[in-house]
Amino acid sequence: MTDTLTIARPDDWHLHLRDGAMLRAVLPETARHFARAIIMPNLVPPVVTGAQAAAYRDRILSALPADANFTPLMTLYLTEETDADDVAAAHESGLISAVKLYPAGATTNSASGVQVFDRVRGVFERMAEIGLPLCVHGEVTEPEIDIFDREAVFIDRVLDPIRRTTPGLRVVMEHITTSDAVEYVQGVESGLGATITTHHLVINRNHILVGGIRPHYYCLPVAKREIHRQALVAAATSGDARFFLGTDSAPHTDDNKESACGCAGCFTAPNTMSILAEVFERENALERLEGFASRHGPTFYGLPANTETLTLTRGAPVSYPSHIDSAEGSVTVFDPGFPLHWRVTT
Ligand SMILES: NC(=O)N[C@@H](CC(=O)O)C(=O)O
Ligand SMILES: [Zn+2]
Ligand SMILES: [Zn+2]
Repeated sequence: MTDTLTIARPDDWHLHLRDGAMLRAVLPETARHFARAIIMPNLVPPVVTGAQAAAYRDRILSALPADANFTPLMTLYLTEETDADDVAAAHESGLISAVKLYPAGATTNSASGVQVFDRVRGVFERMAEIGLPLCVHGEVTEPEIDIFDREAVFIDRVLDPIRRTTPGLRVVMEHITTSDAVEYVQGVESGLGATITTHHLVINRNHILVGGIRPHYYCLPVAKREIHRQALVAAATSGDARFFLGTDSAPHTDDNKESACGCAGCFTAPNTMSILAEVFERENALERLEGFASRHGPTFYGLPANTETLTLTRGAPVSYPSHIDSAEGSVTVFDPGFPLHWRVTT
């Protein structure tokens, strides 16, 4: 059996770093293994303008450990007031790598998101012209739509119409959770990709609800039935370049998770690479982990893959911390529920 695996250093194409004390606590966990990450802009207040993205990038860079080798790839949070010229200037200067669409009310800190998609059509058209990707939280928010159906309904009612009215717009469907999304992406030749999280490759909705409610498995989009998890594993391990890693590592303090109204988000930055190796090994697809974690994302974003490498070694089960501490409170690390044998060694 293979017991070492060396891959190009991975990138995380969907990451929440937060700000202040939480940023300082979680950033080293990502910078340890990942060379670059697409930084989600859903701060309070959100990162809406180029000037705000520049200031946030500076805060991230100053929170980096001295020996870190990590580049944050910034995004802007799309609102109905977003100025297409500001977006284009931020792209032109190399400051931003994408714009993020949150349907208003869909997820954590999405209140300033978009309500009427037609109002941002001008920004989409400009993005299509300049080749700037749109990252999408793909869930509808209508109260009558069942939460387990919100991704599939979003594809039909929102995503497909946006792509048809703005041909040439490059789109990443973030953190997909359904076979519907897998099939939709597979049906599009180019210009559409999808990120898949670590946790959605591991949990289905039973993990959240059976035997007691498990707030640390609650995230959005919520995990679906087992058949959907299997479709995600098949897509991630298939070698299809349209699918790539976006961990959606989303730290919340334990107080905010273990609550009568707990926040959505799984914190997977510390053990993601060990979990992924385990998942890919089970599928006899270890040789495809590099594509998923290190090559397909750069290809979609038009960037070179990293030249540095990361080595994983198989051995006795790895221990990793169950929590990390921040000045805001402790944050629980995602527990995959099975032992992890792959350790990042260099
Ligand atoms: N995924 C989550 O459950 N939470 C994310 C927001 C998001 O990515 O939707 C967060 O910011 O906490
Ligand atoms: Zn999201
Ligand atoms: Zn996210």
